[in-house]
Amino acid sequence: MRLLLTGCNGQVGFELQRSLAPLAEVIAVDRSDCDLADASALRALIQALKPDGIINPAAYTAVDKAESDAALAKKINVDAPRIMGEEASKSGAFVFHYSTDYVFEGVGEQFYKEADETNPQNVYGQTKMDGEQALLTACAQSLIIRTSWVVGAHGGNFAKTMLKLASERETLSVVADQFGAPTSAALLADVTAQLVGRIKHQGDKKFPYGLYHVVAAGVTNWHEYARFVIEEAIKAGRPMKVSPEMVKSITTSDYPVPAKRPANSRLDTTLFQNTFELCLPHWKDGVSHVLQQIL
Ligand SMILES: NC(=O)C1=CN([C@@H]2O[C@H](COP(=O)(O)OP(=O)(O)OC[C@H]3O[C@@H](n4cnc5c(N)ncnc54)[C@H](OP(=O)(O)O)[C@@H]3O)[C@@H](O)[C@H]2O)C=CC1
Ligand SMILES: Cc1cn([C@H]2C[C@H](O)[C@@H](COP(=O)(O)OP(=O)(O)O[C@H]3O[C@@H](C)C(=O)[C@@H](O)[C@H]3O)O2)c(=O)[nH]c1=O
Repeated sequence: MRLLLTGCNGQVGFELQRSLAPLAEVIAVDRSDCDLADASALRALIQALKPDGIINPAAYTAVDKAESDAALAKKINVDAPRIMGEEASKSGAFVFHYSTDYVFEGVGEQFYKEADETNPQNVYGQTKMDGEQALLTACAQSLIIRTSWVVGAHGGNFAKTMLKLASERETLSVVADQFGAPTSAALLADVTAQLVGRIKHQGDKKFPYGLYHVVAAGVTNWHEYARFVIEEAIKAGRPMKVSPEMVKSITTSDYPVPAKRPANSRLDTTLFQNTFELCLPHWKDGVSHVLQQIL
């Protein structure tokens, strides 16, 4: 099996290089190999490589920057997955793609199911929602993993930002009214490899393609998450100026940023767990593992 892997230096892409290696010949590309904003270069790459599958963790993920850079975010988050789907359909290949909790409005306290109405509140979320639709329309053999709050040892994320700020500053304030589940890049990569393995060994004719929520178990908020990260760092002997108790709990309105974030990012993973008979670990397990690697 030959796979084209995009975004190989991102959080999820980096872990996918590890998890997919035993299964397939993986042609891993980053921005220097193919700029996903260049539609014809992307088509040419897929046509030249003729992969059996395309795994696309590459995305425009700078949530605030996207507010003033919508055209580029659209090219990468909407047009690129559509092109991948179109090219894959022509050759009978499959596409794995990743999306976000930010497709939802995020009101209430319910766990969102896959079929629930989307209503993104920012440009990034809008482009990711449009990208889901574009890919599902273009390619019947596509699988989309909707996830949240990704954390990995390789690449940038909230946990790393907290480690940096808590070691440099005297005070730290973090919002406590946005709820979700930190999900490790390694978990997403391992889940992806499990599913690709099933396609490889059982064939893809009966494979249940579609859109699934995949997040770690449990729910937290950014404030509690920040405190957990700092607590683990102190346990590992890392000097921190801000202790967990010192992290101030604030509300969304106390932390003005260009892009509005959803208050409720709880995703229901029942469909994924029942369809694939796989269990998802608690978010603290994944975050602890990432922190062990970083620290
Ligand atoms: N991060 C998160 O918290 C969440 C992420 N997701 C989704 O999961 C997926 C993986 O996210 P994650 O690994 O965290 O993302 P990262 O931001 O860590 O990585 C994204 C990758 O995409 C690449 N990329 C961006 N623009 C281009 C371009 N024009 N051409 C080629 N490559 C490009 C980046 O390359 P470069 O390094 O050169 O910029 C980077 O390697 C994405 O689809 C994202 O939307 C979903 C929920 C939460
Ligand atoms: C750095 C910082 C952030 N915050 C708040 C801002 C925001 O509401 C929340 C998270 O901040 P960030 O900007 O790091 O996270 P953000 O980039 O919004 O993270 C999102 O990324 C995209 C790609 C996704 O798909 C989402 O699932 C989600 O992970 O924490 C504070 O309250 N204090 C701080 O010091």
